[in-house]
Amino acid sequence: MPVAAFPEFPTNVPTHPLLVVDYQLIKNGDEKEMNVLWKAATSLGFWYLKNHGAEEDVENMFDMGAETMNLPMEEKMKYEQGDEGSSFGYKAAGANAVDASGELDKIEFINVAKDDALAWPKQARRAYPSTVNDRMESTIIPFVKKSIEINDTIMSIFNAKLGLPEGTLQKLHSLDEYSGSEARTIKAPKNLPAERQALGAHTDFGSLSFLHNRLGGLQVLPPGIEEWQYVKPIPGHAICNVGDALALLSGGILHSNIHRVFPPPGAQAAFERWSQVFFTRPGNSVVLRPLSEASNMISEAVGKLTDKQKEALSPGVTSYDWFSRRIKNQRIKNRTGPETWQASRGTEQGRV
Ligand SMILES: O=C(O)CCC(=O)C(=O)O
Ligand SMILES: [Fe+2]
Repeated sequence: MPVAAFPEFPTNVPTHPLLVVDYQLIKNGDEKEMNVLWKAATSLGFWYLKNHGAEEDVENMFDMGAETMNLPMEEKMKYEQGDEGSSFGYKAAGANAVDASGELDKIEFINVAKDDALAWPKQARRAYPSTVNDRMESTIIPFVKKSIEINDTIMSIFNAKLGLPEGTLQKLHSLDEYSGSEARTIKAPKNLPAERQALGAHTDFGSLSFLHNRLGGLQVLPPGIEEWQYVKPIPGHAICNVGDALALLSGGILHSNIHRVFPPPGAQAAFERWSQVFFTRPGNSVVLRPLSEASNMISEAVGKLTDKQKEALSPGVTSYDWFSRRIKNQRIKNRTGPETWQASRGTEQGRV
């Protein structure tokens, strides 16, 4: 895709600075850099990641996304994710609620399961449009593999910092088990009403998200702050964040923060907004609760919590059930009232 000359991110909107982590340094075990990562993951739960080497793969994914979104709607709808809580496939704009009132979302996306990318040319979870199949080898598999490698590196650092026996988190995210891990390519149309959410406030469902933005629009509500703030896209810097599964497994030490997407601010609003994500999620059978028996740090952290907080961190359901419940109850077709939005919530702790 030719890189359009986008207008600058405006200077007159509130932004939240993120810590910057150098992937090459953490990969090589640089103590200081691993401490920066740990600080980010245990405070806001978001950080920039530079030197990750996935830029070209991301550009190719945007091309795949454009080819897919340009298909006739009738063709895309053959691959729609459905209302049963499965995430893989196509999601049309307006299929999800963005809040308790049932206002509709404005984005369309295509989700490709890591299980399908890794099983290719066999089908593991579902079928996809021809534009996905045609780019599986050249584009999707390389992006998925690189993202897995990056998230695995980050996960092994968390494993050590949490004092877990070696390989504990990696085993819970084994490639051998089917999971909700997926690549997502998102398109928001240009010139959306500035005051309307494109994607509703949420915490991510899984463990780690590896996100790439060209235009602004992503906002976070940092702990202890009551004002939503933009995360400014920086060229070559991915935006990474912790999701609910790692927050639960770590007894709340790792933080899964609420975020949402608005149309790009200022002059950027006149452009389509594309984002590319890879979500790493635990194996379907993994039960979500703090790994207290495996780590003193986690058991001590849990020991300091109130009973209510403890209960919230131990839903005791599998990753599969957690994930399907959240997706299913966002779907507008399943909405009966504000309670459906409530039923879609994760670790947001009542902030939205
Ligand atoms: O488009 C973005 O910047 C964020 C997307 C996101 O939060 C999500 O898909 O979970
Ligand atoms: Fe998200």
